[in-house]
Amino acid sequence: MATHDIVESLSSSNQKLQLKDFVWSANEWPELKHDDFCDEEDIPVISLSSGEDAAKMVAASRKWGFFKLVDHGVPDEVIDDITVWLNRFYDLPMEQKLKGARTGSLPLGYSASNVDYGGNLPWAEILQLLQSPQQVVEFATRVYGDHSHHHFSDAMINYMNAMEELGVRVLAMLANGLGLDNNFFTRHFLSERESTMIRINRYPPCPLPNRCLGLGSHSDPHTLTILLQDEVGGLQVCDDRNRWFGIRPLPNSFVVNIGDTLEAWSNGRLKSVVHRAVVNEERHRLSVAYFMSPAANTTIESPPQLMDEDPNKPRKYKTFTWGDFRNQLLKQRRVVGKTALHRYTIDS
Ligand SMILES: O=C(O)CCC(=O)C(=O)O
Ligand SMILES: [Fe+2]
Repeated sequence: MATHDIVESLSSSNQKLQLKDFVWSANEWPELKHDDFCDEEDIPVISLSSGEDAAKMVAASRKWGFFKLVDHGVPDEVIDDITVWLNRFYDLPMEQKLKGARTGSLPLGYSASNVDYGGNLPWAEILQLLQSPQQVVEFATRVYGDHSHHHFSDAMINYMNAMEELGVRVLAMLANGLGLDNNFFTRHFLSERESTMIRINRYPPCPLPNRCLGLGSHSDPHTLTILLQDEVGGLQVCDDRNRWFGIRPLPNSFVVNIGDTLEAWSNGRLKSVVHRAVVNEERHRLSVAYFMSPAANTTIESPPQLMDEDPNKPRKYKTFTWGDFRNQLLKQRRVVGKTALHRYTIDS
């Protein structure tokens, strides 16, 4: 495939994109392939069933910012259903998917590739929805019509409910492992559930995987991310020596990672770590990221128990509200690497 060829899988009829539009700047080209894994360097696996200690979860979040969660209690059928319906959605003809495209009245929805990005276009189809049953039904009705949207809507709403329950458990364990009350974080979450967002990425097969990226290096600005990924592989994380490593897909697990807001809230005890998604030539890959967020007016300030010893600088971050941070992010078109939280860093 030549670089001026049209990329049909990511083009709508009024916007034809060519392969060259997706070639990234050379400093971003991935050296590791989607299935390059190394068992010496992979993130810890944490089981929820063994009553495994919260301390282990905190240790993983402190060192890696990431862990794999097994024995999580989310029923297989909830995961199977969402996987099937999302893949069927992405398999629809482009014109039908675009019925659910982002618009003024549906600011979240489907997008093939975001041309507003300018260069470094992600090799991905993306669907973003809030944790709002009404918005899910509105989106699905546009795409499937009044009579046929239920399969999609039900699968999505059940999945979001399961993620909320799991996320609350994880946040309670993290609080406990940090020596805080179990509800220190979670008490801010259930009053404004539509603060939380889901983002579904599907990366089509790519003829130039060593020059393109599904998603460039970034940290997640939210509190906690729970990621479901299929068996293909492509998630890579940057370690504390600035080296990339691949996360080997593990059946029946979720990948959990700490977002910027939780890093600030925990005074840097929990780390928000930069990651990216690489693509491959043969297979499409699905990943479903559930980004938990508290009510917009929640004050993000680390508690006295987590202050540092230095009396001149007990806290690493200024106090802010999640709503402020979110507004700042909306103004910024794109976050590259881990830059979003810097605006709140207290200089030494
Ligand atoms: O596709 C992946 O594995 C990563 C997705 C991700 O990092 C995101 O959506 O923020
Ligand atoms: Fe991410």
